[in-house]
Amino acid sequence: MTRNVAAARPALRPRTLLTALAVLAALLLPALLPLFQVTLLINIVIFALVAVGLVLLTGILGLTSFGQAAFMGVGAYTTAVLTTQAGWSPWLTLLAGFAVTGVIALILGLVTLRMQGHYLPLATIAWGISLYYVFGNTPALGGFTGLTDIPPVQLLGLSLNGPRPFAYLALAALGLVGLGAQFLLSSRTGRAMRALRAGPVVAEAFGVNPYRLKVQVFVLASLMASMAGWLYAHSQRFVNPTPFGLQAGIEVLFMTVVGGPAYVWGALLGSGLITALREWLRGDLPALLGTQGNFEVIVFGVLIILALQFAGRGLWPLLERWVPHGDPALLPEGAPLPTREQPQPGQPLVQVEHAVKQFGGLRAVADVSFEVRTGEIVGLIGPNGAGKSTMFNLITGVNPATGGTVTIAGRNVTRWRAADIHRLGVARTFQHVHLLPDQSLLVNTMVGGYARGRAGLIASLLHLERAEEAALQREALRQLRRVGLDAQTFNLAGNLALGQQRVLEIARALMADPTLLLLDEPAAGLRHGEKQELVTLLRRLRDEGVTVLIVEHDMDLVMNLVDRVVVMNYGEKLAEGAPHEIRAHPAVREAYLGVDPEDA
Ligand SMILES: Nc1ncnc2c1ncn2[C@@H]1O[C@H](COP(=O)(O)OP(=O)(O)OP(=O)(O)O)[C@@H](O)[C@H]1O
Repeated sequence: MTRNVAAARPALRPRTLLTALAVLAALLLPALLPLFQVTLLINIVIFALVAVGLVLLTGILGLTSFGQAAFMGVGAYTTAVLTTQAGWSPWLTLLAGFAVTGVIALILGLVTLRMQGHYLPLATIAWGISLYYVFGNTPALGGFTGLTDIPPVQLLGLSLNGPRPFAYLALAALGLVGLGAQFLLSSRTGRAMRALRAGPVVAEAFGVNPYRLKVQVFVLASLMASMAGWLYAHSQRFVNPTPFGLQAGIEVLFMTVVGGPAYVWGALLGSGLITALREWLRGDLPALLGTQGNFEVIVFGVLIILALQFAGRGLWPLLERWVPHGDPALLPEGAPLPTREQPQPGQPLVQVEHAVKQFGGLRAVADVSFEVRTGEIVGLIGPNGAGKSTMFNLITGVNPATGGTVTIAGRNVTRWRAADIHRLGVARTFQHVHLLPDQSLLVNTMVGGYARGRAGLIASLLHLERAEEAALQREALRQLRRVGLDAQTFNLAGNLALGQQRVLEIARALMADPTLLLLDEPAAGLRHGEKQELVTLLRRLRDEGVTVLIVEHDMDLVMNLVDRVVVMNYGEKLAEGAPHEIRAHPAVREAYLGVDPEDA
């Protein structure tokens, strides 16, 4: 359904009402539930805190960790040791726990987060097991028996030594952490996290440093687990290694997956279901079966397989379906984003000199040289496999050249990272569309403005980046209007036709305020009228000073649009010149199998 931005209404009422009900439940439940259930509630909340970290790490960023319970253990043991053996206040040991966990996570993250594929989960298993045995084999930590007599937390002169007052502390912690996580996900950093999940190439193309972001989120998730460990230690008043072992790490991952790995409050749902179910099965299954044993583990296994089979995105989205939702409210308009000064027309902007790209024995680009001057639209054409996309990757830093040089705006960028090249004003679209299909057009467009923002992880968590966010929103709306997609601002990108998704990629690239725009087959999948609109847009961009390098198979469109054409074939430059020269070029005709390019 198409909706209009002008009709965007303020925050939806049903959600506000549900939030109020959740707060009311949090206020009433600890006072009204029987004591046993209040204890259960505390455990649910504690594991939900760990699971929120996993939502960020696994659900959003795509990094699977089996080791979060170990970080919980670091927080728990830090407070246990410092309160019982050094007499520190629990509030101080909470910070100490953050410091110790943060340092351990930073070191582990720096070492392991460069790993790809299944190596990372394996590494998390390794440290999950290691830390468990560190806890169990260190005499100062009480060995496998653990440490007892951990003092209760004091708050405003009150001792929170019963489950009821402690439940309020745990709920308040979860409320704050959950809110922070939601703020983060709706921020510049959150969009970068989602983009990274969609593919590091996209994230880097818009200025994100993937490794740094991964380490930051990893440490953040470990701090959430550390806070959970602190709460655990002061609610149980003793610690031993069992709750922080590999099995606990796997269980928290189950909670996250069952609740909905990409949903902050799915963490609470997953923790609630699994913790409550475990208690119930532990109590009633042996009685039902008439024999003792850990039967709940078997039932869990079956339930998780069923949940994955029938609710792949977890249970939270199934609940959300029942909540009516409208368009999100836009932030109040503020100061616009500063814009880049475009270089003088006619100056050399891109200089490719003797570029070579070798993939094993294949020369995808073989000694190609050409130039793009500011204010030009240059077409890069050639048959399939000619090396056009590879050339784009050399210019944008996705793949470094094997030989030769690439100079942009006078800087030799041959060995630069994609994120740094982007900051020179280079933005691109992709041959295979890389969008966030479950996010709105607005959010997708805003991904392109990453390098125009400054707010980091902490400002995002605390919601201190609203002025910048408002400016990014307005700019994204402007770009959506520019490409003619503004009527669908709040629709999901995944619902667009493929041709329109390509246009959305152009809006995302324009969001970066580029000097050089690289378009990889932008007209593929567009209807005739839409192609005309694309040509009009690109001409307008050129008039505004944007330089365009376009790879396109639609010869009519290319020949009518561009100022110059570079033709590639088998990795080599076959010809270069004005469209009419290229049309008449014999080698080009031959490369296109004897067909006149105009008819190709
Ligand atoms: N990462 C890679 N590893 C190995 N070979 C690659 C890689 N990327 C591209 N190639 C190869 O390099 C050659 C040029 O590919 P490229 O995608 O650049 O061509 P293209 O001109 O963009 O083709 P198309 O129009 O079909 O997209 C092809 O033979 C391709 O298989």
